[in-house]
Amino acid sequence: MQYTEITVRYGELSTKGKNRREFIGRLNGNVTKALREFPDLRIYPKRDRMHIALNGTNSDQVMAKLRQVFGIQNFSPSICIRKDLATLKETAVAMMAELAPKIKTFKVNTRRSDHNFELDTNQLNLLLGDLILDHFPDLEAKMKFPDATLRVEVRQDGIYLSSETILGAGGLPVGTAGKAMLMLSGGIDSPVAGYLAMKRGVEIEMVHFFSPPYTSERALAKAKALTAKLAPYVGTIKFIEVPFTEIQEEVKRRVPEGYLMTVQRRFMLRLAAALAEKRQALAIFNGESVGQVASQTLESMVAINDVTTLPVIRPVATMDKNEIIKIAENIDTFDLSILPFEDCCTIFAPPRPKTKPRLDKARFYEAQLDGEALMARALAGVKITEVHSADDFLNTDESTIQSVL
Ligand SMILES: Nc1ncnc2c1ncn2[C@@H]1O[C@H](COP(=O)(O)OP(=O)(O)OP(=O)(O)O)[C@@H](O)[C@H]1O
Repeated sequence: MQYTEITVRYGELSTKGKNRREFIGRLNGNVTKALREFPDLRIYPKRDRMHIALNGTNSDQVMAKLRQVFGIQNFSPSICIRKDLATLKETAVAMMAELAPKIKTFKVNTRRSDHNFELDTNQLNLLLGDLILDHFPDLEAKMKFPDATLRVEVRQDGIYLSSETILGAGGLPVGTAGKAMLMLSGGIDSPVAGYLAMKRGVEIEMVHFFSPPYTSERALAKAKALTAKLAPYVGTIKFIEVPFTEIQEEVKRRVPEGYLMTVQRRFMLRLAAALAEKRQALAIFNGESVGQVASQTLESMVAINDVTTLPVIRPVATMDKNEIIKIAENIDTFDLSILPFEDCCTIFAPPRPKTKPRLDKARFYEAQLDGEALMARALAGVKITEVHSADDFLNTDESTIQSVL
């Protein structure tokens, strides 16, 4: 079917009262960015919907991109026709012909903003319902929970017909909840945390710590590739790489083994907080899950969280690993996350980290280091790049992934 328009219905934002206008404006911007490769589209919000006039663009390609935009509850590809009964009947039958083999029950749902049209909504529902039953005698009309609904909208500029309602990504438009830093490792959990942050409308910038020569360029590329996987939800994401070698070496040299990890993590969080302040971000997100590993006990969180007053949000804190993996698979980050490239934390991980570190001890050991100077040098070495969804950092075709697994 050659569709002419996609009608987009908003998600939660419809209920947000006075923020509505800002939300709709932001969603409009995000949809425009997500669809920027299709120059012929015309995107315009009108009342409680957004309309995307296709002007000949392939609807399947547009819908595949649209599925990833947060703030959309659902959308329907539709056809706009002249306001003429014969054309209406012909199009309704053609649309149902595509659906009929897949369904048993249907209903017709008409809305009318042009009140001068020759038939009202009831008359149109009856006319089209009877017509469909005549053409497809195996179908049955059903008002509650039909398999399919033929939606007909009589507007001023034409009649719009649609028969499919496709679920959107839900959530809130990215950017409406402000900006935050996401601490992105190369693992499974932090990309999932980033996805969940964006789903709640938070714009994220990635902060990644790397430690050459202990970690390779490939480990860095993997973190960037993970960022590229999340970019379609927003267009582009800033990737901030922070050199961490000197801090890790210094910590290893001066801090007792049991506290190596706690003190390293304190530096990471402090650096993320410094970057947040510099870049006007309001919070830090990470991929910690309560009790998953030694650094993620509540005691550990107390000893690490101490370095900042910014909110540290842990979207996967209460999830089981299997639940996190399920999301990672859905957002297609899992295969990348399990590539066995070394991470700066694993290399400097002590064999027996304290699972219940004490805050006073962590502070004491850390005070043995010249933290300010170490932080300043790490921040001076920061490099920021803009990552797009099409960027390929690892040459990640299936065969490459398979060959390193
Ligand atoms: N090299 C790094 N750069 C940035 N953030 C990091 C780095 N290493 C760890 N983190 C942050 O600390 C969190 C906990 O890391 P840790 O290695 O303990 O756990 P993990 O369960 O392996 O998490 P992940 O699967 O996200 O790597 C990560 O989710 C991430 O937010």
